[in-house]
Amino acid sequence: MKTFRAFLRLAAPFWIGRARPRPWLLLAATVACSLGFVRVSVAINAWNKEFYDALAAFDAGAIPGLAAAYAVYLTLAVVAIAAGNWFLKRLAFDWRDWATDDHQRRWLGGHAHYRLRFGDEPDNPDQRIAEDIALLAELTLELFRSFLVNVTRLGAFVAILWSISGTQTVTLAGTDFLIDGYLVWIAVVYSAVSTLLMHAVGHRLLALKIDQQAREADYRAALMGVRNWSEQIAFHRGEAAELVRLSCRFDDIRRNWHALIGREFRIECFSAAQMRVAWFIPIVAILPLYLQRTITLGDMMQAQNAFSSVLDGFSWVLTYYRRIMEWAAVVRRLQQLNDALERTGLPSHSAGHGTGAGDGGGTVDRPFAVRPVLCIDGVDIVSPAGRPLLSAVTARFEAPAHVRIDGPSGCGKSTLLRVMAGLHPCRSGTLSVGTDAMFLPQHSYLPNDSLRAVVSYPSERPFDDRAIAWALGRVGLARLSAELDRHAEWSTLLSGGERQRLGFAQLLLHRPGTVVMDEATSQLDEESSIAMYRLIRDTLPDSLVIAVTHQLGLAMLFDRSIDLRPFLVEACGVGEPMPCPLGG
Ligand SMILES: Nc1ncnc2c1ncn2[C@@H]1O[C@H](COP(=O)(O)OP(=O)(O)OP(=O)(O)O)[C@@H](O)[C@H]1O
Repeated sequence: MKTFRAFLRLAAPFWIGRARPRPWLLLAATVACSLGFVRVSVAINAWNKEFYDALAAFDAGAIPGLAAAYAVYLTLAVVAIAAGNWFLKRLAFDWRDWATDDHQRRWLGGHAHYRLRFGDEPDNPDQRIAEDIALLAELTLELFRSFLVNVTRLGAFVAILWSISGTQTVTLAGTDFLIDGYLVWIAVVYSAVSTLLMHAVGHRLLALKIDQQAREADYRAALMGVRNWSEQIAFHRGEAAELVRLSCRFDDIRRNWHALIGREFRIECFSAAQMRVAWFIPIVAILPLYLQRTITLGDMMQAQNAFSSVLDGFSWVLTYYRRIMEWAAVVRRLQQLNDALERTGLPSHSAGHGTGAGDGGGTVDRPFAVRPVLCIDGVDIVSPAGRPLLSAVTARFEAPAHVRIDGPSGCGKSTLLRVMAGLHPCRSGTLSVGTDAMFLPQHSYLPNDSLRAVVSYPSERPFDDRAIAWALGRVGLARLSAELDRHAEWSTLLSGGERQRLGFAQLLLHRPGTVVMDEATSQLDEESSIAMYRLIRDTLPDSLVIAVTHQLGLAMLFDRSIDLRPFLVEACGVGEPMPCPLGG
């Protein structure tokens, strides 16, 4: 029930939250094909009786007509199945398309992708978005269609089976009972018992399926980690350690997989036996009537066919048990992601926060209505783990100014910048920073894209080629101007210093009123670092530049500074000397 409620919450926005009728039309077409298929099945069932009666009566003249009728039914069945599948696939993709877009937006909006990392993040959100959404759409529609077909066939064939069964006398403890439609009752009892037994055998499958998906995703993430950090691993000769880590992850997969196939083995044994028994039951049950010549051979074959359909209807849960478990696992995983996304609200300091960064709405090239200002008023800052770092930080700077944030290592300088960016909440106080503030981290992010898009990042539209060439020239990367069309993994092709220069080229193009830099020149030599800061001073003379830097040679480039030492909650930096437990 909990899973079903979670499913309704996931599905409702697609099905009822939109005005477009297309999903409903596709669903109607799918339903029409399914019902058409059931109608053809009923006709084939009646055809069965005629065919076997004709065989029993050696009526050769009836065979050509029956063969022609069968060919028509066959054609109709094929059309109903193929068209139904086509509509179903279109609908499943429409659903996936919409839900992927919705999840992408919510995952990227308000920096949720970043904040989730510090909360109770559900594992591997990427896998949930890339795979679970597709599975949700496909499995739901597949289960819906099979349920519809089975229930409709059940309705159609119960009547046939009931009429063939007639009224039979059963003697129990010396008393005669008249039972109507006894074959139907056999089907009901058999499928109810089978379903209960199946649930007893397979109910642990759900948890194992959820675990399996998580373990697989963890392993993939570990492989990706090796790929992303391959150079560092190679420098450290860390391959052996990586092998241990990967093997550990794979051990998790192996352990869960053993438990999973053990459970599936039991389910398969049970369902294979159940299917074989189900084939015999109608024959055994109806044979006495045939031997008494109460019914014809055609009736018997029709009854067997109808019994299978009725049994399928009653045993829908049983037949689709594994698929239902898979579906439930997918619903739970997506619901966990959605709950986590809902929990990530905007930071509590938003009262005075004006970056618009919380919802990714910071825009560029916007003229200023007012002069850029950084205003920090009584702000308390805690680490992502919740440890108090700085208390009652207060400062105010107005453009044009170059401000250096100073303080010992680990005191919370980068965390303060994260608060400015709206990535991290502060406990109390207010903080406001210019509406178009642009942040330059120590490790520039260079997406795998054309160089034009990389230099223009985070703008969605690339800048003019001439402007890009000018910016690249100013930061000492003129040689790259000829490669603007090239798509490459720029983060591995460029040196650390070149990546930082590219960050400065982005600044020159976007011309923000407020620039916030965190060790943005740490990988450049001092001369180049000074040149980069001077470049910003010359090209953005009216901007407010706030920077964290450990490079002492740059201190003279700043006209203001904020020292965080007076705001420290506890001492940090280099610790007291202690005897080394390893000796020496
Ligand atoms: N993701 C995290 N989870 C838990 N604690 C964190 C996380 N990131 C940083 N911290 C802790 O928060 C404190 C402040 O970190 P921060 O990066 O702001 O320091 P910093 O002053 O910029 O340091 P440095 O000058 O060495 O770069 C540190 O003690 C750090 O260990």
